[in-house]
Amino acid sequence: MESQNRREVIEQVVVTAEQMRQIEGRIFEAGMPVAALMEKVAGLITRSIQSLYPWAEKRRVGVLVGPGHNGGDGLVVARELYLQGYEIHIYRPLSKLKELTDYHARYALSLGIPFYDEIEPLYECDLIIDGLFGFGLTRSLSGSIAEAVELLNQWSQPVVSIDLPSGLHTDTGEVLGIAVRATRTLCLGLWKLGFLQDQGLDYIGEAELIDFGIPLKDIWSILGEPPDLLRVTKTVAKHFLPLPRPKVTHKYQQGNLLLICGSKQYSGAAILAGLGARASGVGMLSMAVPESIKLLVVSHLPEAVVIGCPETTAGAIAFLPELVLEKLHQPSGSYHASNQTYNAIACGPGLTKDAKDIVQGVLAAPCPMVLDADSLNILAELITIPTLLKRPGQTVLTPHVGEFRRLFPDSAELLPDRVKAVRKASQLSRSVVLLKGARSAIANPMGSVWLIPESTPALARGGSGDVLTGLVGGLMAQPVLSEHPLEAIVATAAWWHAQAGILAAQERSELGVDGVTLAEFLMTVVRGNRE
Ligand SMILES: NC(=O)C1=CN([C@@H]2O[C@H](COP(=O)(O)OP(=O)(O)OC[C@H]3O[C@@H](n4cnc5c(N)ncnc54)[C@H](O)[C@@H]3O)[C@@H](O)[C@H]2O)[C@@H](O)CC1
Ligand SMILES: [K+]
Repeated sequence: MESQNRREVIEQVVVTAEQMRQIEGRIFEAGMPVAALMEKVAGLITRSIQSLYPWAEKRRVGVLVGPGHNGGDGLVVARELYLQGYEIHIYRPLSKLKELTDYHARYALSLGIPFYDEIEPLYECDLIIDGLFGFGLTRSLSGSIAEAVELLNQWSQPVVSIDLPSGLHTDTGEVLGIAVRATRTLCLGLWKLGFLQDQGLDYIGEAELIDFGIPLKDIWSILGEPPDLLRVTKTVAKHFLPLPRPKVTHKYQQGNLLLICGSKQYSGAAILAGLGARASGVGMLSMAVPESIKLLVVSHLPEAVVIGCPETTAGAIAFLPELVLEKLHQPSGSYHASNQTYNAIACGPGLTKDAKDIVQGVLAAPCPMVLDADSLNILAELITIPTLLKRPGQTVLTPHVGEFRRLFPDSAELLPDRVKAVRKASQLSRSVVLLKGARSAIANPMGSVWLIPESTPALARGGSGDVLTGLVGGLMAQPVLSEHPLEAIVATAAWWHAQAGILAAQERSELGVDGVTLAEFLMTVVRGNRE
């Protein structure tokens, strides 16, 4: 990590409020004056705000000032804008301020900037800057401050929050009573964990990191190296993509994936999972589907070896043919030039709950396996944790929150803190768990959590998950899995999938990202990453 450029490294770091406090403590202890750091940071915030709102003439700006250093930042920004000719109005609800904040308040008053203890006078402002609370918020907003925030949230001008929208819990993104609904949030120094939790996203708005030069050694000394939280950026994901391929290779050396999927009722799920697997570039794609949908699947995926299986009267797979079972129970792991074994299995999309025996049988196979959709519901019925602890190979689960609750009722008690919940589920089940959501989180049993920092609501749509299952399975089957940890491969698939959704939504709107389109855009993502 040290050799990479600083900005890339900083973008991968995620901290809790307590960790940020400790990092800040080291910097101050080493001699950096607190006031100097506040000046530096607030200068960067001022510049960022001016480039975000490049008005021709100077306008009216309202600044919300809390009692701590978040308020101090707000006051320095207010002073700088005032000195540049902006009309400034300050809402300061609490008169007892931290010492440094108090100095800045006195100076701002001496300049003639008006202070109010009610928010109403800021109504006419063209922009609001929120410096009420940052990572020092310890309890819910209440009383007149809560009322002021409620009023502010009804106004229509843009709101820029400093560090965090005031009222949001730094680590969980939970709204403590009420929170400022920001248009943008300028996160200071390092990404706070709350930015990567679903529940705070509506309040954060557009998020931007202001790097103010925290030395890497201070970060590593508090977080450890590697840290147990990682923000999956493009640089991280690119590192784990199976590109470039070796010049001399063979289809079976690029992995053989078995996809067990589909039913007469849900044939589309099988096709979408197949399209996701296709995009992974896996050397060989084998698909076990009910006999009655075999031709349909072949017509969409002519390159796949589609194995028609005997089916139940309802059209689910009844059992897997002998030739599949034989290969399934061969030890996996080596990539040789034959088709004697599968390198990974992806099981679930469109199976229906009738496929219980199939899932139970497949769980005994030694190769790495991703379970999704119906196989997760079946797994929950089999009692998740003891069943998974018996598995002879590595397992990946890709639940959304509803499936997660059924699979891991104990861990789900930690929700809506998704990071804590997924970490516990992974540790208990000794499986890699990908908890899907607006900010998907991937945990490994050692306690590391990888977070996908961007996505799009366009992916909240039937079929998206099937594409992901195929993509995860397709990457797991390839030799990258012998070079990198499983969670890295899964996180890369999740990042890739989210990026495809973002690109597709940019081109076709958030309404235009159906599963087939999404699978097509997977290639656009890696094409852009070629270099
Ligand atoms: N970490 C860093 O290196 C830097 C931090 N800075 C700023 O400092 C902030 C953190 O400052 P602080 O630790 O002073 O914390 P905050 O400014 O977030 O607020 C803490 C203050 O609010 C009070 N408080 C907490 N919850 C309250 C509630 N519900 N109602 C009323 N009062 C409440 C606390 O008693 C304390 O006085 C950051 O968010 C950032 O804006 C920057 O100034 C410079 C660099
Ligand atoms: K704030």
